[in-house]
Amino acid sequence: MMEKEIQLLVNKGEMLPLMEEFYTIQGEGFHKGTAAYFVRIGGCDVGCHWCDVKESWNAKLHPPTLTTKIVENAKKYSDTIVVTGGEPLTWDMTFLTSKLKAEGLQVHIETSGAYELTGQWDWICLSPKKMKLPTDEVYVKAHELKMIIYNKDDFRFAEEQAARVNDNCILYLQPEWSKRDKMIPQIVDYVMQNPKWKVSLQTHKYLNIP
Ligand SMILES: C[S@@+](CC[C@H](N)C(=O)[O-])C[C@H]1O[C@@H](n2cnc3c(N)ncnc32)[C@H](O)[C@@H]1O
Ligand SMILES: Nc1nc2[nH]cc(C(=O)O)c2c(=O)[nH]1
Ligand code: SF4
Ligand SMILES: [Mg+2]
Repeated sequence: MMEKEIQLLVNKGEMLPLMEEFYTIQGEGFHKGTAAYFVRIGGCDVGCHWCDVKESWNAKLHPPTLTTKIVENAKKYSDTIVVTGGEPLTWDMTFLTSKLKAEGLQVHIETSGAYELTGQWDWICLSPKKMKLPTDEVYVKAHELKMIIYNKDDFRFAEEQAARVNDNCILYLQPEWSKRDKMIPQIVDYVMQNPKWKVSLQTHKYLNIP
């Protein structure tokens, strides 16, 4: 396909820069412990210094892949598809999610919420970042808020973000992986003092699975 043709399809969400896909157990948040097929789409310019998938940032390193092909493959593995990245909302998610829903699949997203919320989602995990705050719409629609705790100021930021989400949104504090030994005791104390919050761990890293 010609460069220009690919660009047009990417703009419509009919092709996406696919980094990797894998069948695993959702490790984090509300659905932790549940088998799901992960689709990781490249491209993110939010720039979290502790990001655990920096290889995803440069979209050019990930081959533009036909969205219909992604769906045909994903449906073979699981009834639950988690779309992550990179930042999936860098791209128009309308086409991908309409195809996944047409196959009767449960469609979840992991997002910073920094860009326009596109697509039809059964579950939105919103993980706001200080550098690029979420859009107004995603606070209203999020099913869970998952705040990453790297240092003390992140508790303040977590409360600020919790004040913006809808009343049904489930609130999680998740230790940043490299700071887990330092921050887990503080998170435990914080959750006991402020029980509207729950603890989320990256359980897949303890299980040694993707
Ligand atoms: C890699 S991000 C991709 C999706 C989207 N860009 C986002 O940030 O929500 C997936 C999840 O991992 C979290 N995460 C990334 N790096 C992490 C780290 N070092 N420790 C703990 N959680 C991390 C993010 O906050 C997000 O909830
Ligand atoms: N098992 C597993 N669970 C996850 N939950 C969110 C992840 C992500 O990177 O978006 C992730 C991941 O990379 N692996
Ligand atoms: S928004 Fe997500 S993918 Fe982008 S740098 Fe932050 S954690 Fe990594
Ligand atoms: Mg991950």
